[in-house]
Amino acid sequence: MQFKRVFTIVIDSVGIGAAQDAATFDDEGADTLGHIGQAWQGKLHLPNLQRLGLGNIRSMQPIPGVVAQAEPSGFYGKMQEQSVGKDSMDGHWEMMGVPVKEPLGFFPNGFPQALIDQIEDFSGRSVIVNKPYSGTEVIRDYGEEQLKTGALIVYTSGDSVLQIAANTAVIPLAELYRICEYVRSLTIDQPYRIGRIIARPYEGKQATDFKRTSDRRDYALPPTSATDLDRLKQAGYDVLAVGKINDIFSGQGITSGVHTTSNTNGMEETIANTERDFTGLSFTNLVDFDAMYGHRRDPKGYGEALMAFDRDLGNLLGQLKGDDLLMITADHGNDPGFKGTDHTREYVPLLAYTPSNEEGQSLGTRSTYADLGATILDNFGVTGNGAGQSFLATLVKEK
Ligand SMILES: O=P(O)(O)O[C@H]1O[C@H](CO)[C@@H](O)[C@H]1O
Ligand SMILES: [Mn+2]
Ligand SMILES: [Mn+2]
Repeated sequence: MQFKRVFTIVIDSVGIGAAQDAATFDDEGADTLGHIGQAWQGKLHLPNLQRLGLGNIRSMQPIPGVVAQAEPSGFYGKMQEQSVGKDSMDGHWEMMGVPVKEPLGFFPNGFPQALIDQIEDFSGRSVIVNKPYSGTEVIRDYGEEQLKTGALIVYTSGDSVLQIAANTAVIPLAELYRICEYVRSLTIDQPYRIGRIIARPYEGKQATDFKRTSDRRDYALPPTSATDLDRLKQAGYDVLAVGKINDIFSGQGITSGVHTTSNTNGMEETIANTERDFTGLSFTNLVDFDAMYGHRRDPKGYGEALMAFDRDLGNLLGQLKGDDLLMITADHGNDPGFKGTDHTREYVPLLAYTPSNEEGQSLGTRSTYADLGATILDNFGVTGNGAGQSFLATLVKEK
């Protein structure tokens, strides 16, 4: 074992430029970090990410404001996605050795009436909307109707998701979760095979003040085969989940999990894990980048959130020990400067840092996110499924 503890942070949706296959997704020209840098006109200030080598990842089109370092203290590169989709589940499962090869159910014209009927029968409530919509706009447009009638707002997006928005004043949280669990049970297999059922609770008395709460829950499909998390857990290592990681893996392969209320809270929980004596993986997802700024196409807010993360990262870096390894990456893009409101098919950044080797170098372009999980397994001497290639040897200083 080289590292006793591996901290992996997924900065949800922070892509680093259109992937090779972006055209297949109609995402040519998408560039989450680049367009945020442009919107901030060179004032995107990310000193810690920059020190680790964020500005070294691509030389052709620098991210405005982020400077390449002559001697970065971290290892840097980018990863390409192999999964057929560009949702969170595709990205996270692939990182842990299970790229999604079978396309998930996608319902751009709304869900079939037979499914809607089952939801109505089970809940005793009617279903409204049933089409692709932005989650903040759908509650603004239909929230007052929901307050009056108690109907369920069911909507989707460019991803394989069925989302249910519910004002907790008329549909209590426990009931919303129960309905989502029921819908999850109905949609695992074909003809549905929906990636995630997402509970979207919100509060407020009128269209102008409806606000979503942090009680969102994602009910993902159970992983189709053992993931690297399962392998780590089986080998007796700790797998500590922070944020929606537990939901994305349906709790499988996780030894303890905590939900979070924000990016800041996610970083607090991650820093709290540095105080724990564990051997294995601490795995964090920071979803605000995606949910609050990417889908909302808000480059200003996205940049602010990145700078706040960078400050929290400074605190985390100060806590790391010589036998700790930190890896930062993303699960897909969500370019706030791009058309539409959906995820974008992009490369994701890969940064790795250990206080025991501050002479960072390039990790190149990894051909699959699975290289990340393969590296973690390699570190702990656990055999994987061959989906990825470990880059552990590059991180370890020759003695
Ligand atoms: O518009 P909101 O409700 O934030 O939903 C977004 O969040 C989902 C999950 O990331 C995406 O598929 C997209 O629909
Ligand atoms: Mn995501
Ligand atoms: Mn999203």
